Amino acid sequence: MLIGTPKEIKVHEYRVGLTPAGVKELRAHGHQVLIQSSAGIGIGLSDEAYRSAGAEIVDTAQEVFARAEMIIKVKEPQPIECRMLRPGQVLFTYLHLAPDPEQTHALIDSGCVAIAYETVTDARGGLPLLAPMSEVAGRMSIQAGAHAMEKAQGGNGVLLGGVPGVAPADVLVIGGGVVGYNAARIAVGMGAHVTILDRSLPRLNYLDSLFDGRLNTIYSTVDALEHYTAHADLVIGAVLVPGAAAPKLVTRRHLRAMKPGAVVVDVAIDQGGCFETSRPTTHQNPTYVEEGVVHYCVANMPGGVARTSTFALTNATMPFAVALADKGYRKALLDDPHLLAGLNVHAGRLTYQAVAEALALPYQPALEALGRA
Ligand SMILES: NC(=O)C1=CN([C@@H]2O[C@H](COP(=O)(O)OP(=O)(O)OC[C@H]3O[C@@H](n4cnc5c(N)ncnc54)[C@H](O)[C@@H]3O)[C@@H](O)[C@H]2O)C=CC1
Ligand SMILES: CC(=O)C(=O)O
Ligand SMILES: [Mg+2]
Repeated sequence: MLIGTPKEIKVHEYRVGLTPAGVKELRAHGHQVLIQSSAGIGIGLSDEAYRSAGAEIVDTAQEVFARAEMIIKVKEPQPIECRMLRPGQVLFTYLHLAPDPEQTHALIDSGCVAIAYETVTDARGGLPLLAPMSEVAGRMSIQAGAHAMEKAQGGNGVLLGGVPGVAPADVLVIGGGVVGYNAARIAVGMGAHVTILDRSLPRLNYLDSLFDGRLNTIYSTVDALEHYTAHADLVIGAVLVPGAAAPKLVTRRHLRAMKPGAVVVDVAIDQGGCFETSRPTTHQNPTYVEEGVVHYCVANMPGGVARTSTFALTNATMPFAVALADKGYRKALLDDPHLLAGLNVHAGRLTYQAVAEALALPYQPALEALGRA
């Protein structure tokens, strides 16, 4: 198969969909790879490194999209990229369609086969292609939040870990999955007083056993949300219902009851965000203030540590990329129900139910779309 990776074009996005090692792997399986010139330059992966691994370097994204049978990327295709997709072409990348009707319509109209990293599943009920970036974003959320708590950033001037004789910050993490666990781990490590809310008791049980008393685990109710947001210096939004729009758990009314200068980091912003007052921001302009509360809502947080993130992401995507290339998308999807769960759009039809529900669009089950229902 001819596989192509363009340079990412989202603001301050330096991750890249394939590393030179990934190129070498695909070449070893007999495939050809096109890489757009300077795709990896921002993280020290030179064109020469890709060339040595066996890639053909091409000058423009247009050429990558025009020639490749499968596009491997990181972020959701931007409008100019959507216009370059064609019927039958495979797109393997993050999509986050539920909060993004414009992209959804563009992918449907393109006729492409769009497989979303974030909805591919594994045998343990996890999301193996979201998890590495959730690990990164969870860890980053605390450093971003601690920075935003500084006075010069509009924050309340509280030091996360406190000092002897002065109390540490109160950190609230809403959603105790991969992002939530990693946020809690860093916040606890920095000496903050950390509470985590989740609606899954088995998950709270697991977190409690991991942290051995250094983490306050609370079952998520409206009452708990009200109480803990009002007392927090930093709130991390980390809930997920796979593929679906994030529930707006923290309302404007909750925000008005928060401390002035408190900070919210809405990691769930890529699924629309779990604070009523969230809107996506960029690494260039990451925060804004609403109701006296600093909001950090960067939708591609791992792009800020693009070198670490690229290796973490491509470690996870590579086996699936190889399966898609070796077998062709149809057989790869039919052979593996976990990869099939990633199919969001096929030949003009939306094939992921939670996305269809969020956008009130018609839906065709993935197997039916592939002619196997
Ligand atoms: N902004 C960014 O750059 C990035 C954003 N993300 C996003 O972070 C979010 C979280 O991802 P993961 O931690 O991997 O998901 P996950 O599935 O591991 O964890 C989500 C947790 O939320 C809990 N939850 C769901 N609904 C809830 C509710 N109503 N109340 C309380 N808890 C609830 C679930 O029980 C689960 O434990 C996702 O939207 C993901 O796309 C992930 C990576 C980067
Ligand atoms: C998960 C995601 O949206 C990101 O890594 O940018
Ligand atoms: Mg997005």
